[in-house]
Amino acid sequence: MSRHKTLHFPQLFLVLATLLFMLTGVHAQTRPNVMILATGGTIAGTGASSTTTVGYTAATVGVQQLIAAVPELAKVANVKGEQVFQIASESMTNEHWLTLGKRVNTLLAQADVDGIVITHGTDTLEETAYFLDLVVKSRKPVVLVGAMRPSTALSADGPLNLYNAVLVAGSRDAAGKGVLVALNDQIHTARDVTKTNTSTPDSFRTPELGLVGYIQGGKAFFYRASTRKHTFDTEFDIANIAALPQVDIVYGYANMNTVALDAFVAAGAKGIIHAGVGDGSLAARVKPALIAARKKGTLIVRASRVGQGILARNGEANDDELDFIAADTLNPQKARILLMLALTKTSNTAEIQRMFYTY
Ligand SMILES: NC(=O)C[C@H](N)C(=O)O
Repeated sequence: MSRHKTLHFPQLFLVLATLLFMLTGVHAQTRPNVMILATGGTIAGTGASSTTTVGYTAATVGVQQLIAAVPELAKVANVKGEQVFQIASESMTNEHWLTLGKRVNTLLAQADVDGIVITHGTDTLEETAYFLDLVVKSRKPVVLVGAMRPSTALSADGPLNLYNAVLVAGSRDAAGKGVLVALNDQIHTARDVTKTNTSTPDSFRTPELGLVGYIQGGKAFFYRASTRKHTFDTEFDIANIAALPQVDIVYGYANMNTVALDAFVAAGAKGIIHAGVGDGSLAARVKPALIAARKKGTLIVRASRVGQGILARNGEANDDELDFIAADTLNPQKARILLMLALTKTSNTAEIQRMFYTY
């Protein structure tokens, strides 16, 4: 009788099955648990043909289909999908933001969630990202991702963007860096990224201050981090907020008048962002209307339509005397978000100016 006891099939099967379970089980435990929250956008869009890259329909593909289109996701993370909304992001509202922000905080408080990816339209992606940067109460990675081409297009950018976003959300190096935006193999901060092109895949840039990292070869590489407060460090809390204060933006241009400004104030805007020309300059015929609005209790933030550089307090206007707030380097659409959240805590201009120098 051979000294080696031969294994009969049932025992052999049991040994192999146990080994397989151990390998996949252990491996699954080492893979991060990443939630994918889908909101719509072009990443979920479909076009009439493979060459349709404009004039397609956004927000038609569901989250499970987005995940199924990238089977490689299963190799880098344990992903689960949740369809929070299904909209083109030009239709994003404050109510959507509050729902999304509360859902993100609930999920991140769970021990079995290591990071979150949010698929989103690119039109307002930078705004949702910054809103979350100010209200998420966690160090865990939150990564927003979109696409400039619909899922049906030749060289659709969505699938690889989604794969990369999940890599970043599952990366320990991404923790504590605030809400991030990952498209086109690049990683940007929510505070400083902006959409710079109407249609090309390299649309998301961080002018002057620069991106914070890359995704290459299935790994996230970071080179810098924001110096401003965010997420775990935020003083803003939306847990018990049902609605955000109304803040509107007036756009500066040659021959500007006060029709829009007056209408916003009459409609009860609690704050106005003046997206001025240059360094936030105030046209002679608009300045009195801004002063009058301030006297009625509307907060006024001087921002710039230029998109880069510091908007200096007491530069093109005497903010101390006018009791206005300077937007620092925030673009008008992000200044609006910070002012809305600031108004949930205070209407004191000095306090709000501190917030603009903090976040
Ligand atoms: N590329 C895109 O996602 C554009 C689309 N209009 C959106 O923002 O939903």
